Amino acid sequence: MGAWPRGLVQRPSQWVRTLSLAAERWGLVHTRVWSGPVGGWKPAVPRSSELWRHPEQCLTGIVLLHLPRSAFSSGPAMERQVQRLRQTFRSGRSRPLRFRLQQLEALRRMVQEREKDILAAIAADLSKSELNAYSHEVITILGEIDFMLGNLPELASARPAKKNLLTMMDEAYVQPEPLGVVLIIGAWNYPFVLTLQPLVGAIAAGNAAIVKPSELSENTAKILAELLPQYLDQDLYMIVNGGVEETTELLRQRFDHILYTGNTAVGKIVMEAAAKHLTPVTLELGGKSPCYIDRDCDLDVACRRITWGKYMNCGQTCIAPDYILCEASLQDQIVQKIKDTVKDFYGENVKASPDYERIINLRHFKRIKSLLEGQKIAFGGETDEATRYIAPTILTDVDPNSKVMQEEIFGPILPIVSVKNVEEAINFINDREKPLALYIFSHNNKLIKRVIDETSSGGVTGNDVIMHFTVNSLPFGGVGASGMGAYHGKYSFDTFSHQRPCLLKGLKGESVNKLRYPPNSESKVSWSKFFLLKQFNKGRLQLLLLVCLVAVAAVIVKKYQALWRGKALLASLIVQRLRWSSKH
Ligand SMILES: NC(=O)c1ccc[n+]([C@@H]2O[C@H](COP(=O)([O-])OP(=O)(O)OC[C@H]3O[C@@H](n4cnc5c(N)ncnc54)[C@H](O)[C@@H]3O)[C@@H](O)[C@H]2O)c1
Ligand SMILES: CC(C)=CCC/C(C)=C/CC/C(C)=C/C=O
Repeated sequence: MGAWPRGLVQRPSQWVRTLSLAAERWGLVHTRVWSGPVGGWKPAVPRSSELWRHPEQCLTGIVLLHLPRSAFSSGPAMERQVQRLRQTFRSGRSRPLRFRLQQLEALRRMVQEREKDILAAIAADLSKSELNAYSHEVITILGEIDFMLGNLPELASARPAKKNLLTMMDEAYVQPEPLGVVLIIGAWNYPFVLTLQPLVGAIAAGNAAIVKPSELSENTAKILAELLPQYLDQDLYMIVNGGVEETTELLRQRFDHILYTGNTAVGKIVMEAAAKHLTPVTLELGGKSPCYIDRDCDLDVACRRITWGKYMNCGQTCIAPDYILCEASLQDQIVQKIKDTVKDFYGENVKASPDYERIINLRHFKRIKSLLEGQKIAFGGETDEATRYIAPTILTDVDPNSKVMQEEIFGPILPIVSVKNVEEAINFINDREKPLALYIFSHNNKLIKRVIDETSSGGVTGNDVIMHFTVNSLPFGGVGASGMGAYHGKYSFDTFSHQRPCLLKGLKGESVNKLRYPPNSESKVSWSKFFLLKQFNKGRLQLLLLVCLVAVAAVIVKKYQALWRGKALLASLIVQRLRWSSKH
């Protein structure tokens, strides 16, 4: 049983099992169950198993292990956990396609069977209705799992590669292979989707994974810690819950890839820690995503879509439109139309709407509230610290140098900054860090394409907001300060895979290989240029032609030789026959 400390209870009664589960829920202990004959214990029995539910019926016995949390977060304990996952990965268990599909199906079963608990946890974390929890998060995960189940055989198969003249007789292909043990650090604002969507990719690509949900969305973190071990292979996929201390300890370990979602400051800490092991990273960060509204536009539609994307999840969406850029003459109309839409969406009393969420914690509440200081509030602005409510708010005539324009808002405040025209909007965007998303509203498609061509951002949606996130054939990720790497669908699979180039040669053909063996010579270099760069000089071309002619001649000769041989045989038979006839 290795180095595990024990709090041994053989065949625990119902109340011991209930108490230990409660203690684990409260974060006091971690519980592990071992079963099997003495001397041959098997670790990790899923909670859903008969053994856990009815240990009295189990002939082999059962042991409960209660470990203090620190037993999991201390350096050596964390190292042991990573080691345990690595060992299973090395055994090859996660590689077969059938195993990956089975784990993805188990994950889907978990989401379907435990939907109520999952929705309740998300709803509690973000003061969100369960309906919104379903459409913002659960639906995306189910869609991603379905995509992987449908496409995994193709994604995981080897792709033939183009060959050159020197390798035309060989086999060349790209074989995606899993990276190993990966670390996924999720964010709190969409705590289910931003934690599990990367996990779907990691499993699909055949990796082992440690998942660290955000401690700020503690209910979702707890339900994930309870459910994942019941459905997934515990020796390959593991949840670590905790805060800065646990994340710091995790980051000291060696991983084969880290995918982190969250703020830029922590993103830098993650990258620095990863660099020590040369671990590649995908950083899903944030930034101020601009939204340009052109004069030639249906403002009713634009404002309805912007209102939806800005105020959903109380503005705590990494790809929410952060601010609006438009000509000064549009400002008042935009304010009025967004005001009207807020009323349509959330009613007269936004506070009472089941569709309007709250700010995650007091620190973020105070930070967002402070952004209102000194601003012209054209709409909203009400706040309530006790419930961490901040009303849908619009700021007008905003100075580009003000605080609200210096940091990502990540809350329900929408500043409008006026620009003279599209050139000025483009310059405004290019003068700042590359954003995670960019939105352009216009009837004029050429203008939309021009803004895309002359700026850079993680992703773009024209004439809408957020929606590029929902298309899993598009890579989702940032660029520059908004992050690096991407995921979703095929891109998740690729992110968690190594594209391994394979060239399989035979042991014949040494005459051609002589070209690359020492001693080198002008002639060999010239032949190499011919084979690899297809550089033909006149003499070589003539020679090639000659070789081709000789080859063609050889084929013809071979063919006719057979014919001639046949004819000769016939002739000799006739001669023999004639001789025989003349004799008799
Ligand atoms: N690109 C995306 O998909 C995406 C998604 C969600 C959020 N975001 C971005 O995340 C930001 C807000 O969310 P947030 O949760 O990062 O902010 P936050 O500051 O509220 O969260 C802090 C998190 O960082 C961790 N942390 C703090 N100090 C740490 C340290 N020294 N070492 C390790 N971990 C440490 C904490 O444990 C906690 O989980 C926004 O910029 C948003 O755009 C991006
Ligand atoms: C289109 C619907 C119904 C939902 C979109 C879900 C959504 C807003 C996801 C955002 C996830 C994300 C990248 C958050 C970043 O913070």
